[in-house]
Amino acid sequence: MDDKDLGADLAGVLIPEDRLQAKIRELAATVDADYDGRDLLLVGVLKGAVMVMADLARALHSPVSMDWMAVSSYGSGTKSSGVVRILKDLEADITDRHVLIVEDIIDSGLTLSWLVSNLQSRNPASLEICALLRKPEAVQTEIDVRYVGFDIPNEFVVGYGLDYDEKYRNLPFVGTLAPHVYGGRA
Ligand SMILES: O=P(O)(O)OC[C@H]1O[C@H](OP(=O)(O)OP(=O)(O)O)[C@H](O)[C@@H]1O
Ligand code: HPA
Ligand SMILES: [Mg+2]
Repeated sequence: MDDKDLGADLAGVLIPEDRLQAKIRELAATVDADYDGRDLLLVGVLKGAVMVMADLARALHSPVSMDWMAVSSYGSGTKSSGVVRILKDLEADITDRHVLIVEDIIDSGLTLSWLVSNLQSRNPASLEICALLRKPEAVQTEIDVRYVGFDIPNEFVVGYGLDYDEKYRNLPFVGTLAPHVYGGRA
């Protein structure tokens, strides 16, 4: 995306690519140390987590398995509908497995709190969360998150997997969206 497009749609760059990548290497080192060679299943939450999942998995030194779930609560807007739908379920049976959910963002927390209770009911050996971004001012529900990349302000962000109306996911950095793009209804 060139500077002209950037200027049109984004209010600014919140987290540049080099800081994202450095944080992911840091998170991977902690995950490696914590699991210490134990068999680990990474569960990526589509679609937002594709970038963090791909980069985190490659930064890990331990061998891991990867599976995906697709859930959606935002549709095309900037507010959670609060209703989480499974669009695609896991292929793996997670009974007795060590599971690490990999998410791009905790905003209201509604998606993850639903997902945790859903996956917990399948009796994994352990269940933890790694979220690249978290908005402390927006979180509506207490969630025990083991690995967090960045706490960010309560603004709608895009890039590095995060979309607005399915766009901007391919930006290599995290930026804030200019209000004119979504009509200022954040
Ligand atoms: O904490 P919350 O308020 O629940 O918001 C976080 C969730 O919302 C986004 O997903 P979305 O439903 O937009 O699907 P997507 O990943 O396909 O964009 C994001 O990727 C998280 O999964
Ligand atoms: O700030 C956000 N940006 C994009 N998608 C999201 N889903 C929850 N919060 C956000
Ligand atoms: Mg989305």
